[in-house]
Amino acid sequence: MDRPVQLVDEYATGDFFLASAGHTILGSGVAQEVVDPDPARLSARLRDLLDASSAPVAVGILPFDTTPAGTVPSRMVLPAVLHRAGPAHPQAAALTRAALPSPLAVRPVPEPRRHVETVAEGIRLLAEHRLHKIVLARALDLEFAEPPAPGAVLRNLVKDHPRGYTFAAGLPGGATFLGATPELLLSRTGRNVSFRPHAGSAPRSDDPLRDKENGRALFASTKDRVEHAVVIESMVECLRPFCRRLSVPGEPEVVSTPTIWHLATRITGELADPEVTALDVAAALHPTPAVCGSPTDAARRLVTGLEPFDRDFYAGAVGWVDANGDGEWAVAIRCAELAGNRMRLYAGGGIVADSDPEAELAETSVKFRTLLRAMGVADV
Ligand SMILES: C=C(O[C@H]1C=CC=C(C(=O)O)[C@@H]1O)C(=O)O
Repeated sequence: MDRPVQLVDEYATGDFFLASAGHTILGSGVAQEVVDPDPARLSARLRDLLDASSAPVAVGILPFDTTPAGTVPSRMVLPAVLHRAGPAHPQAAALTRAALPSPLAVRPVPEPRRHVETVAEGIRLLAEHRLHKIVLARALDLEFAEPPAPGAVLRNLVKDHPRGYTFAAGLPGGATFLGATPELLLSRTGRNVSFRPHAGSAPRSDDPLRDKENGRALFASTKDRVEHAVVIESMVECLRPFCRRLSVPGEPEVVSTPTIWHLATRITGELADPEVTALDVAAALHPTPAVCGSPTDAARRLVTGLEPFDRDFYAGAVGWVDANGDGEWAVAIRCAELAGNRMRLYAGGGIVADSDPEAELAETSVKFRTLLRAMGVADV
């Protein structure tokens, strides 16, 4: 086993990296690549490939939109060289912080006022189309004089996020998709599956009393509890056919990252069919209403129509599956695409009937902090 923090040092642009509370994975080079717009078919193809080869693990990413209308396909690779280690934390706290260039320009997409109007329009359309929830996102485009090194951004993300899922994935054309998400889509070990959807948010505060109060108020917020319940109900409905046992706590817990509080629920289950792989379940669950809305297809159509950009891999999923079908998949949020001297950051929020458009704008600003802090940039 490699020393987990050493894998942060060994990461090179184009590699796949995922650090979680249980594992650190670094996949370098491409022995084989499987690209498919349909993640269920991708999963079947990978199963055959892993059966036929000596490669232990396939790693990769699913985009937000996995329908035929999607802009980018799901992409998995069997790495030429694979390193696996235990959790990167707590040693990651001792990593030295990497210096990164300051952006020359920061441009919100759309303008913040326009995002507020879009959210208001989303609330109106929810009622008109009888939807429970949609998730609307905005972006921040950063431009630099010289290209920031993906490895340096990754290092700072790993250092700052001891409990989350920190990732980087090379994209065709040389760009890097990277981030630090708190949200587990699913993990599978044998028949045991575990999920930890997040929905409902409040900012952290430097003032300890106010910080605690923000977490308490989040737990008591009817709007956030509704937003969360929509996710749990939809996921449970999707998971029932897969599981011979499913355990769902009656109420969420309040969890935190360094910048934000969330409502989260730990769902556990036992697969009815041991042949069903982690990627099979990820393909069935994705996109959950935590990143898309409910009902899924109608929400996806609204989101795609309202947002002024393609999400590509934002709000997709990032993870791995091995030859036994085990794996770990995280929801690809608190993330950015870095291409040369340009970087696009993404942040979204769940919209329900009671949402306040101004508060939704503020929530996305808080969510940008994960990447902004890694870049050494103050709030914008
Ligand atoms: C869609 C995002 O967050 C999701 C995950 C947790 C809380 C969320 C919320 O409270 O709206 C979102 O559902 C994002 O960070 O871009």
